[in-house]
Amino acid sequence: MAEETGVTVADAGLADRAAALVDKLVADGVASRLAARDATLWGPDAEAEASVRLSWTSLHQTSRPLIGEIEALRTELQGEGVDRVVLAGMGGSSLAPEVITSTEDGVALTVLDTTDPGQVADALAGDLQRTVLVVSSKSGGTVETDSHRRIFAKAFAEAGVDAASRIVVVTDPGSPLAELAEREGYRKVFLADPEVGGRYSALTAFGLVPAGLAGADVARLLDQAALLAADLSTDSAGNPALRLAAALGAAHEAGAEKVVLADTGSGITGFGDWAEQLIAESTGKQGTGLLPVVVDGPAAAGFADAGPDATPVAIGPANAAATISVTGTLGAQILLWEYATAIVGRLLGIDPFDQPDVEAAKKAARSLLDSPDPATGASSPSTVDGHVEVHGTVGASGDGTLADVLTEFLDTVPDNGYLAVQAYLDRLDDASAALLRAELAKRTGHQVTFGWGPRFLHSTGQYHKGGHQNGVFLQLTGAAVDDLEVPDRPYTLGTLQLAQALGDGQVLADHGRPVLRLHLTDRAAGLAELVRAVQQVRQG
Ligand SMILES: O=P(O)(O)OC[C@H]1O[C@](O)(CO)[C@@H](O)[C@@H]1O
Repeated sequence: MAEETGVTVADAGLADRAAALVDKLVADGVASRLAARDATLWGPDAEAEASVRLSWTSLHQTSRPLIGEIEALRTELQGEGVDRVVLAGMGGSSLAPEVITSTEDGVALTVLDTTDPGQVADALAGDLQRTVLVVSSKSGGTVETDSHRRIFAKAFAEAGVDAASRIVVVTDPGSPLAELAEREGYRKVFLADPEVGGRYSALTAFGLVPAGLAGADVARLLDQAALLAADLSTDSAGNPALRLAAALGAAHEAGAEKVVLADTGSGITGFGDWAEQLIAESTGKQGTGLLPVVVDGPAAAGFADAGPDATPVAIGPANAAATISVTGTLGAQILLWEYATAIVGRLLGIDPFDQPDVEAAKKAARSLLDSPDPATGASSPSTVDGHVEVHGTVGASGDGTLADVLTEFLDTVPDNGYLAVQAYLDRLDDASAALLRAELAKRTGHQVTFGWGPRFLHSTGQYHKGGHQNGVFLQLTGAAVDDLEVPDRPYTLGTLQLAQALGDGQVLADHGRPVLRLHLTDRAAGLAELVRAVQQVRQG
């Protein structure tokens, strides 16, 4: 793993413009003020929120006491033969533990950040006698996480396992989940620091508890962050957070509003997925922001051939195709990107700690679920080609073969706009859907992001509604073969999943964005047909 933390800007013009911005940030004392939790850095409108969102700058110190508590619980559970950890959590409550555990050899964590019935059923099919479920939710009210808790509690009971002894909760003090855990007598409740927002919570109990219970070395993670903390809080031109923020801000000023992230050998697995939420939810609002586009590597479409609307950024050693590269250990990269993103917020003139447009999609899904027949939100298909139903809303007539429909739809992507593929599918069993990203980027020449629904709703979802309004949205939904009841709720997981897709599609359409939904009546066959149709798309 690249140990040395550094930010390199390869483009001389960008480096010059960034250096001027760094000088200004140094003169304004931004780094030291941020470390000292100065809530005035983002202007009067953001001050109230910022005043209760800045504790993350000192987590490398304040989270230390957690280490012993996590270790004690892990030892206790192992003594009882419980060594399989399943995490229910969305966005900031799951992305950090996923990258932390994936990066460490031999550490397994099953992450549930989906409403796909098949994916949840697969997690349930593991050995429940050896399973502990960590339920993580800052607000304590996230519908996906609550559904997982209900489903697992029932399954534990049916397997003859005392559910309360196998549920560990991470939440904020006073949340409805904290109260419920107390009423139900759950195994342990870790109360997180409420003055840290979800996407800045990697080094709080939200990142450390699930990762540590699964066996990751979370003390080392804090050490890695601690090694860099002093540099990040220093008002100096060498501060890597100031350099990264300034480079991203200068690139944005020049029209590069997308940040294409590729791993170039950082030794970290899946950092882009974590950074994606941090960048998109923090900056994508008020019609501005940075859109993170996570790609498979520096050879992927959209990276080396990025146009003037995008900056290719290497996570790891410098690469000929990268304009910016960022090196460092996982703990260092986490703290560095948190500082840099908060500072980009200042450069863009927005509040990096709120997510004003996320609620709209949740509300639309809720109102569909409350209707007598949630599926009524689904239109009838305008056409059916093989195992793919076409549901066009805005921007495409939805007529002809699948390839015709796609050709017409992809033509709606504006110059310097982007396409977002949003797959409300099983990210393990339907993993091949992710291949569509590169194929579509190659054929259209546009930046293409790929997100699993509903997971992306807690990440890039904010940007799509609040950021630069030049996105075009391709939703994929699929038949739920074996649906799962959500205990004591009037909906199944499959209904919830569809309501989330329809609700978000409606909100995007209300923003005037083109949305096309393709429903796979047979997932495997439909995906294969879709790939073939994409290959037949006529290039404009
Ligand atoms: O931890 P919670 O409250 O369940 O929220 C999960 C995620 O949902 C969001 O609030 C967005 O919907 C994120 O900011 C957050 O990380």
